[in-house]
Amino acid sequence: MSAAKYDLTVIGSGPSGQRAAVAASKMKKRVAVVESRSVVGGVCINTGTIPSKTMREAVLHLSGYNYRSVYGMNYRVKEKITMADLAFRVQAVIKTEVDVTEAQLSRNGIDVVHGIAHFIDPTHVKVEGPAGDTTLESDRIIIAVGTRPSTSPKVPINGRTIINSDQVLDLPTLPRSLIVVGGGVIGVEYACMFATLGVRVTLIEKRAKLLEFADQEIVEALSYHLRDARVTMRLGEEVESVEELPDGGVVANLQSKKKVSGDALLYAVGRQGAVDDLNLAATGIEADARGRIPVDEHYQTKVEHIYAVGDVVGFPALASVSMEQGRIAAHRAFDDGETTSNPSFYPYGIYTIPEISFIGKTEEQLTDEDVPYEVGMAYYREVARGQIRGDTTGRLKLIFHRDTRKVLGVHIIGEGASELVHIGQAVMTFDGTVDYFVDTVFNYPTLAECYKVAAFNGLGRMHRYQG
Ligand SMILES: Cc1cc2nc3c(=O)[nH]c(=O)nc-3n(C[C@H](O)[C@H](O)[C@H](O)COP(=O)(O)OP(=O)(O)OC[C@H]3O[C@@H](n4cnc5c(N)ncnc54)[C@H](O)[C@@H]3O)c2cc1C
Ligand SMILES: NC(=O)c1ccc[n+]([C@@H]2O[C@H](COP(=O)([O-])OP(=O)(O)OC[C@H]3O[C@@H](n4cnc5c(N)ncnc54)[C@H](O)[C@@H]3O)[C@@H](O)[C@H]2O)c1
Repeated sequence: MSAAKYDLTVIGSGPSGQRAAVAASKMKKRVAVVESRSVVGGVCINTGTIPSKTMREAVLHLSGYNYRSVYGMNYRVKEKITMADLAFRVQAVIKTEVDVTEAQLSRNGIDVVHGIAHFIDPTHVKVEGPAGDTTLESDRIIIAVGTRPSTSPKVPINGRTIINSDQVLDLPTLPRSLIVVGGGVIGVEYACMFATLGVRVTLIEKRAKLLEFADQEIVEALSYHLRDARVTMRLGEEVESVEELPDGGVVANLQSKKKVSGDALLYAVGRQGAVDDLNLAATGIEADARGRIPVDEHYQTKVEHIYAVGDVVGFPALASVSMEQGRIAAHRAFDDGETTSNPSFYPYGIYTIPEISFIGKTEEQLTDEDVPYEVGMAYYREVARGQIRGDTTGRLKLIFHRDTRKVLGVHIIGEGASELVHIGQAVMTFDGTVDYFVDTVFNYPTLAECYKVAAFNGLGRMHRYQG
């Protein structure tokens, strides 16, 4: 068979595939990226992270949310907000991000081949593209195909009133009421956005708690905000099926025999690895029932020269972590041994309203592990910047070891949480103690001062117990 030869073929051009390709090219390898969409960037740029975060920015601005506590509950930048208002910036941001990615790939001499990739055998990939078929032969292959929304035969997605998370911005009009099925990150983020716009949201989650991997005190604080925004939470309830109503509305039938009706429904119950087109059988690799490919800590599959990275390998399924996995896999694939990366210092940013961010252990994990810890809490209202900005409900929670004083976790809810967390991340990465925050001068007035307040608070509690 005649084939174009590469040192590395990367299947998928999302964050994990891009970073893998660029890292290999920096090692002077000949690299091809195969992408089935007409543009690069994956779910991250085209349908997931970037569109949802751009929409969130529009929601915050147009609804006046950030300034309601300063100028009053009726403060608005725009009175009647439409779906077109929310989508206004999205295409421009997507286009810029696609351009930036394309430029980066071409600057690094990486060939982008458009089409659907599937394995012919463990070293050959056939690409069925708009311009015909191509075969690529490669010493190493990195699978970076990401995920697609999970579906159910009992939930008839129609793209208008019953939608998945790829279709939010296609809603023809802003619904008056919205049912969100799934209290994972996607469900909770969109529930917050629509509730902030005044839509009556019902959030249905089959588990007893939302966002189980986050610190539960922070999740409780979020639940307070959700209720305040008139979100009805139905926890411990499973949606069995969904129907369209003759009047154009929708109804969700719960396993408990209850019915919940609304103008529209967002089905966000998780995502499935996009492995169906790959013909993995030709390699001997098997994905699990959720389409996830098993890998070791270096993202190597059971076939030595094939790696898998990003969402297709499962938790945490974040763009940030996917990029790092791509970089690590590329270095490992070429035995360069250059990467040092510690997953315990990967942060989590959840763009709810208000946003949540954390790093390290939660109180629940430390309690399970019998680690003696102390907590220091700072409320945004205690620092001048919190008052100036009008965010008086935000809080920063610092967790440190009672004996070594090492910082074990930082959990934040409030404006700027996803930026603020990186201060704690740096201290943790350099093995720092709570004393760093006591001895450091922060700009005034800033939200970063919360670290100092939390440190004093935690040390105060500890000394009180010690007498
Ligand atoms: C609504 C939403 C919001 C999100 N928000 C955030 C956030 O705020 N922060 C964050 O860190 N993460 C967020 N994420 C998660 C983030 O988008 C993913 O973690 C990230 O995109 C995963 O990157 P990836 O490289 O694994 O795959 P993807 O970005 O999914 O890209 C995979 C690419 O592979 C291509 N492909 C698939 N199969 C083939 C094939 N056979 N041949 C050729 N090409 C193929 C696909 O077309 C796609 O372009 C969000 C996700 C969603 C859905
Ligand atoms: N800010 C961010 O970092 C960000 C934002 C959005 C998405 N993401 C990533 O995207 C991925 C997918 O997110 P997701 O929220 O779709 O998936 P998820 O798996 O995190 O959550 C799905 C939720 O739906 C619930 N559920 C499943 N079936 C149900 C049913 N029939 N009725 C009621 N509840 C049901 C599950 O219990 C679960 O809590 C996540 O892994 C996440 O990391 C990240």
